[in-house]
Amino acid sequence: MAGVDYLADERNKAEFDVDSMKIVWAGSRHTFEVADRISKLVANDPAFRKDDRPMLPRKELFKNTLRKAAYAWKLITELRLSEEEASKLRFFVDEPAYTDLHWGMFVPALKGQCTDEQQSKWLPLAYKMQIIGCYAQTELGHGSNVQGLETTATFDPQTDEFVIHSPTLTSSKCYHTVEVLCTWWPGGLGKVSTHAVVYARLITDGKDHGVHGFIVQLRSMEDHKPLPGITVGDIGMKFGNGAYNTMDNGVLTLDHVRIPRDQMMMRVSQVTREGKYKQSDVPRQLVYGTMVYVRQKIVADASCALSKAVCIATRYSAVRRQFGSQNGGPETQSAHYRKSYTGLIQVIDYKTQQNRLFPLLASAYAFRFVGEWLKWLYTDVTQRLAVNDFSTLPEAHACTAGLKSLTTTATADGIEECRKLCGGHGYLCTSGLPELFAVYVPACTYEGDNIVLLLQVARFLMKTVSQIGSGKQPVGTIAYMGRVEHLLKSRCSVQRAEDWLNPSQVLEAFEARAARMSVSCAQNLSKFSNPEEGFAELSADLVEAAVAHCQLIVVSKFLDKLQQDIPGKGVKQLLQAVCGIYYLSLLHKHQGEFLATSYITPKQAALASDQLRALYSKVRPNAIALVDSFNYTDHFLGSILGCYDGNVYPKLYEAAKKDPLNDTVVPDGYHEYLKPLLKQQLHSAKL
Ligand SMILES: CC/C=C\C/C=C\C/C=C\C/C=C\C/C=C\C/C=C/C(=O)SCCNC(=O)CCNC(=O)[C@H](O)C(C)(C)COP(=O)(O)OP(=O)(O)OC[C@H]1O[C@@H](n2cnc3c(N)ncnc32)[C@H](O)[C@@H]1OP(=O)(O)O
Ligand SMILES: Cc1cc2nc3c(=O)[nH]c(=O)nc-3n(C[C@H](O)[C@H](O)[C@H](O)COP(=O)(O)OP(=O)(O)OC[C@H]3O[C@@H](n4cnc5c(N)ncnc54)[C@H](O)[C@@H]3O)c2cc1C
Repeated sequence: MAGVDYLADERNKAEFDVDSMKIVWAGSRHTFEVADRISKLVANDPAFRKDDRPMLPRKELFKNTLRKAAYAWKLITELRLSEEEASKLRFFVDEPAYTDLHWGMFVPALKGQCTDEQQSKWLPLAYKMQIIGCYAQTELGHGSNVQGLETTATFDPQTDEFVIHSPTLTSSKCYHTVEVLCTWWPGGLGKVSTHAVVYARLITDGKDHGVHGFIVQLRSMEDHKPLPGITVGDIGMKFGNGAYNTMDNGVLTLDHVRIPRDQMMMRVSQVTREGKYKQSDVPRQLVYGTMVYVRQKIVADASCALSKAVCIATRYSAVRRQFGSQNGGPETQSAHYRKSYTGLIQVIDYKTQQNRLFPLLASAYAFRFVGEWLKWLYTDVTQRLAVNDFSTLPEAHACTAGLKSLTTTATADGIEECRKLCGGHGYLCTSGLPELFAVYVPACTYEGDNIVLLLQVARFLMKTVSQIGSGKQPVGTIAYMGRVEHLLKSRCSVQRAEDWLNPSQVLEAFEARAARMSVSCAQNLSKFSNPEEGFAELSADLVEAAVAHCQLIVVSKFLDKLQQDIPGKGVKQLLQAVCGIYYLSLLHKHQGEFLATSYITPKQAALASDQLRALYSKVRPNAIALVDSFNYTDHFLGSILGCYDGNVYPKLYEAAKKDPLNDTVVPDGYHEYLKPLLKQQLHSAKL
């Protein structure tokens, strides 16, 4: 039945122009065209096959990743791809690799933390991949607490060098009697990187200046062996088959390793030839700049991972049929379910399925738009920093930290929900969902544990509340705090379900909830004589206030997007419905907070649920077209359940036949382990 599109009927139902939506999703016609061309290039090249990944032993898996990365680089250079095209190519190859850390963290760290002179030395080497780098910050004992890092970089004025040392201590202070203080986790470190940006405490003349970044060569450029004083290796298998095990997360100890003074990254602060420590006129927090950059990238990436899972679950929900009647006989479910030609109900028509799936579909779009906005915010703060305007740095930190936390938590949970939405078949590796989850879930931890990051947002919120009335007007994402008096008093004016489609009404509801939760936390905090003690005691409430603030940002950026000119038949109308699903499903999920802060009444909450159901019905005929708008190839999706033509069952059957376990009819091990067992039972049962 090759060539039949089993989802054609669904595609014909679409009430909007899919090609226009594809451009909205991509961000621009240019971005769409690049992504479309590069994704097809990757999909059509058998060298990028990835369906065997869950079955490969680690060593083979890793070697395969090295092969793909080298081949990708060959294509990039031979085809003279631009930076944008090259980064799209790596994205569509869709396999975590050392290159993610080289391009995603090492190069940005060089750009952000090095002086112009240092950049002119290191960047050309990194751009040509003549050196490969990673970002080595986390230690075995310290991840979240960056200030607590224990690796030291001690300046030796005799030789004009830093001595980098990660001590192995015998300590009686801590729970363990022996504490090994080494770097632990960096991707690309274990087996590949020739260089690392290592974070260490800077010591000059016996004085500790806190954590700074240093460029350290790890391996010989001749034979790839670790340089003297360096012990390095992989930290071992991680969660899931295939998944993130293509990455060589590493362990590193540095035993009095010497590097030249000019390998301290000196944009933020410098050490002179005489060993004098000098701080530039920029905030110390810029040492953390690479994390701000990557968190912003991770937010954009969340929409990719979630949209992938949602595309799989939506297509499969339209293909999968359960209950109803096959031959026009008695029905097992009520008559209002739409029936297909077979008389069976598509599971996507169950309201419970829609109630689980459509908010995730809406979140994928919401994260796409907030990711676009965050990229703008990051570019803006970078331009300001270049002219010594540091005023928006705290907001940029709070937004990147908070949105990274919000979007990765929702995406990881959403992928798992999509797996369940696909029933039993979702549990098969060929659904693509187990591996997607296993690859994605560490995003809740890396680049800052999601709770730790929300606590940073909470600090920012509490600082803002404490400044209300001081004359300092809150701006940007926190501007609503400037209207806090109104927001504390106001009441929701919704009277009919459709009133929940009014953007200013919705915005005020989310602002009032966020403002009231923050103010309530601040009031409770003020009861403590020691603010830090109060912060620790109230941290669970503070995290909830931070989530409310971050959700407000996502909702407001989606609403802002809808204010723009969006061309294409029906595109804007559909996006309005999708946006409505996003905020009303949040309102429903967090109803308790909206009610407890007394902004809305139970009746208004019920009207919100009515409107939400109405929007599900509006989106239902457009669901397949909405996921087609992501423009994902079958290669990128890596899922039989999500394949474009919906021809799921024969493909599942064929894939099962190809499983190595089915290479022989009688399994290996039969003669050793099954036959004797069966024989013995045969004797005892006298059969
Ligand atoms: C498969 C990959 C898939 C997707 C990725 C897609 C795209 C990404 C592209 C490339 C990346 C490639 C792959 C990514 C995969 C994995 C890589 C993982 C890498 C890592 O994990 S690197 C290690 C990251 N570590 C952390 O994030 C540690 C978390 N901890 C911290 O950030 C800080 O220590 C903390 C907790 C924020 C602050 O601690 P503390 O309370 O002790 O405060 P400080 O004294 O340190 O700070 C005080 C002051 O500074 C402000 N501040 C803190 N951080 C920042 C910052 N980053 N920027 C600006 N300002 C900051 C803080 O608010 C305080 O301000 P105040 O004094 O209150 O005004
Ligand atoms: C796949 C992967 C890739 C990584 N890649 C890199 C890399 O390339 N380079 C690198 O340097 N690092 C890397 N990391 C390390 C990563 O950045 C850290 O694991 C992360 O920052 C979390 O720190 P932690 O492991 O110390 O967690 P911990 O801080 O030990 O967290 C443990 C628990 O304690 C809680 N907790 C901690 N502090 C607080 C607090 N103050 N208040 C309340 N609760 C708290 C957390 O919420 C969590 O539940 C990677 C990690 C993973 C999983």
